[in-house]
Amino acid sequence: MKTALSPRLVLAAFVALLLVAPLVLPAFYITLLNYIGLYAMVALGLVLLTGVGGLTSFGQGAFVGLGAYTTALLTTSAELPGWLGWAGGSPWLALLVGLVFTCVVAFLIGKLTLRLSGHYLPLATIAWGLSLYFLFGTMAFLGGHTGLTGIPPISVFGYELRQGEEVYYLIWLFVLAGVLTTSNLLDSREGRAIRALKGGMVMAEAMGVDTARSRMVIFILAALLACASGWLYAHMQRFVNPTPFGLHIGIEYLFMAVVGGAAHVWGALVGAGVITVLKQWLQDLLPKLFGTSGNFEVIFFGVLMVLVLHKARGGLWPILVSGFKRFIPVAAQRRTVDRDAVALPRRELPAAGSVLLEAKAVTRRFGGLLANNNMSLEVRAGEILALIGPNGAGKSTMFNQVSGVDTPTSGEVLFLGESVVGKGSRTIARMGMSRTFQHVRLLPTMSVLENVAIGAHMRGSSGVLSAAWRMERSEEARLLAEAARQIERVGLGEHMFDEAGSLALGQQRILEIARALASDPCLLLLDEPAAGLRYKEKEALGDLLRKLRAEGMGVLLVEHDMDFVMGLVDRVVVMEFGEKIAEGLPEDVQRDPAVLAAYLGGED
Ligand SMILES: Nc1ncnc2c1ncn2[C@@H]1O[C@H](COP(=O)(O)OP(=O)(O)OP(=O)(O)O)[C@@H](O)[C@H]1O
Repeated sequence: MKTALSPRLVLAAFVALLLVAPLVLPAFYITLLNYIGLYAMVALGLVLLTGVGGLTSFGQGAFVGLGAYTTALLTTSAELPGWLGWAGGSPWLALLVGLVFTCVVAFLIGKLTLRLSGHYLPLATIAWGLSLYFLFGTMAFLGGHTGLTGIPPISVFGYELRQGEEVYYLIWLFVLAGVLTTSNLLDSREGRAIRALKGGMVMAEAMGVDTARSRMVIFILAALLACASGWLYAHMQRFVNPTPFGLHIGIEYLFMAVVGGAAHVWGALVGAGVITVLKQWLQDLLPKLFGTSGNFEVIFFGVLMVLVLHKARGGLWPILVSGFKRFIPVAAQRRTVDRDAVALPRRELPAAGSVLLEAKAVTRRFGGLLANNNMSLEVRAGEILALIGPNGAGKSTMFNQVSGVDTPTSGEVLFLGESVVGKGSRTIARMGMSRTFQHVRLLPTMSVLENVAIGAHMRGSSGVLSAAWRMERSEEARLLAEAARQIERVGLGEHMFDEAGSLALGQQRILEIARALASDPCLLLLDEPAAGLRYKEKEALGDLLRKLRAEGMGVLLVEHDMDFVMGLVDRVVVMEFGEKIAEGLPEDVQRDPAVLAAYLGGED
């Protein structure tokens, strides 16, 4: 049997290859590798922004330009304004200024554009990408279209990096640092929030994630990676002009990320490598083939892009990995849960019997349709209340009104005595209300453990930098231990490390309950939790809810399975055509003529 290599060993071998490359390769290839490294940094930002976060940007070239022009100006200008004088002449200080400046510009552009959705956001990135590009070319102090020359080389401990093979090491140090910090970030509390942006925004907000902040974080990080690439580029070339920072290169960066594998950090390197080498090769070959000069490679890239989108949407990285593993087995990187991690602090539950949730005369109109009409209900601590009714009665709408996903047309919703109308699901979640969804909302390619850990998001506080530099490991261990505890509590322990999308639908619903519990709520809203469960699973779910009730939690349940409801809950509210038609103990409600009429179309 072949023994599997550890991923660390594979990484070490790659780093070793990078180290010896300048010693054995001719200068031409080193220059090529330098460009690959510079492009890979920008593509890495796009992996984070587009591949993981789902925000498409065509404008990254402009951020590369910001980094390049800032350092060019600061290191060549003889007359800097007094307040900037300290940064003059030193590439390293210029990098610092460039990063801060890029951060500010990205923040302002992000504030203006990141709220846009669908195709409006990519259009906006084209708009600001073009604006910055034309600014570089028209500002006299930036040298217009001729640009700035005489940029000094970077010095490291007094040694000037003048040759390609000298700056090579610095470029690849930056690339590896970028890959490492991005991988660290994605494997953290902040990273889970970022990975939820693509397709899981409503769920993430309901779990207390500030999705607008996460969008801003990846936008700024992608801009900073581009800025660092621009800084290195300027000092490698020793001159800058606007040409390499235009929209066409912005599109090329996106090509690199997509071709390499936009959802994988290493895909950025593969994409940058493949596109750069192909471009070089085609620029030599195609004019000879066609007998005339021209940018024929652009047509080739267009075709390549269409092929990738059709045949390998995940890009080349996953294909390379599976091909590599066929010849050289690599051990899977398995997560472990630290059972000894200190338990997270728990919320003190309100006294049993005290009112948790109070909806008063809630009305919700959709145009002419009254989905909820004058609905009132109350849920107390240590009680399970079922909200039932035929299809289309308005139960889910009511659920959305009390959980902040939607705002009532009129009426009042009080949670723990405080009005929550218009507060938004994130704020309400932080107050102690957690929910599951009628149509399961989870992140199918993430593990069960990571999905449930999103529920615990608001119980942690570590930020982006501590995640990128692995300084939040003790908090992360506590969050994962809490997630693992909840997974075992709901009976999904054996699936802890499986992909959430591989679970049966019933198990996915149970996963949602574990995720809601991980937020340590005092009120749990469950939308059809028993749908798709087998008999034994329903029994286990019933036992779990009874246990939660005994602990003092309040539960509001929307459910169609009457056997499940009637044997479990304390009280029932029945809806029909948006209105409450009955309320009371399960045994009384079952005999209510109005309820029988609603369900059976009339009494026998
Ligand atoms: N966003 C919306 N826009 C317009 N109409 C809506 C919207 N949401 C719900 N409705 C309508 O409101 C009514 C109540 O829908 P709701 O989903 O709340 O019922 P329900 O009791 O949860 O049904 P089910 O048991 O089938 O899930 C339906 O007629 C539905 O079509």
